[in-house]
Amino acid sequence: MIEVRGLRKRFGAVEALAGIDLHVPAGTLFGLLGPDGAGKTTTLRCLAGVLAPDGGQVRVAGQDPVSPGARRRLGYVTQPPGLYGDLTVQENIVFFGRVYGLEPGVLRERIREVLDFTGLGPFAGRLADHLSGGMRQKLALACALVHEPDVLLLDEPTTGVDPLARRDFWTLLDRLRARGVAAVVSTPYQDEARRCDRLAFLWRGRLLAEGAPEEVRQLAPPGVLRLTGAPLAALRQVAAGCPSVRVAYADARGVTALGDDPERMRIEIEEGLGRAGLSAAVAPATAVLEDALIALTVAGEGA
Ligand SMILES: Nc1ncnc2c1ncn2[C@@H]1O[C@H](COP(=O)(O)OP(=O)(O)OP(=O)(O)O)[C@@H](O)[C@H]1O
Repeated sequence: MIEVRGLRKRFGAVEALAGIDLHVPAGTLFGLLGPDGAGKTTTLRCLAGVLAPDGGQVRVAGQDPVSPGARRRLGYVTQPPGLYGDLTVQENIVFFGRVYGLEPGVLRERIREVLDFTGLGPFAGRLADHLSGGMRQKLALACALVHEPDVLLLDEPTTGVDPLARRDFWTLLDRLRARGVAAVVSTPYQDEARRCDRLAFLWRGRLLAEGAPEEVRQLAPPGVLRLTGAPLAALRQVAAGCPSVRVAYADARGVTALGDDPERMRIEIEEGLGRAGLSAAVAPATAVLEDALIALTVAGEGA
């Protein structure tokens, strides 16, 4: 459904995309990951045909994304979502339906269907500005689905949405996948990344990894140690200063140290903690997706 070869885009001195290849078959949830400025939005804009690439080839359903044929098959949820706050839920959907030139009878049927699908039926008369964050995102999805696209592009569709509403939203994406829709979705959330069939990890406009979530997770280095104790900043500093540690980062799990030789890492970290007068439990851990992404970023920086 989506084929991208050697996609390049430059903004002045910034190389936003430095030659990206993507392949997204029908019925696939494809996750775009990467830190701020990695090139996720630029990729989605090129796929949507709203931004002209400087080089490479993009095909959506076999066509150039700017062609009318491709546009009819594409739905795009932008970030922030392009909704009219002073129009009701239903009026927003009607607006998008008319943009796509749906006949009144078809539009009526489609409105009923997308309201049903997203569960927004009871809120059809509510102003978009008066919706919760999760409901606004569902409305953005409803608007993007009104013309029954088989390719869906979503730019961080659940950012700032509470965890329950995020789960709800992803249930809708699962149902679209089951109907054969190809969806490319950028997300900052690891739990959402794990729900995708395939992932691409972008960093400074380059594709550092691509594969099923489990394949990407396995790109983590063999040494993964988690330190639990306090204060986290001091523990991280000790771990990061050890020669065998490639990178150390702190999050809700504590401090994670990544490297190639877990035994050497453990010895060096425990010695470092002793010298600093700190105490922490240092235990080997199973890598999570984030460990792989952080190790890839550090390797990218050194490249
Ligand atoms: N219209 C523009 N003009 C100039 N620079 C741009 C423009 N759009 C994007 N960039 C730059 O291109 C790079 C990639 O930006 P992009 O928005 O695609 O990243 P992103 O991964 O979506 O990050 P974020 O999550 O912060 O939106 C960044 O360095 C950004 O500053």
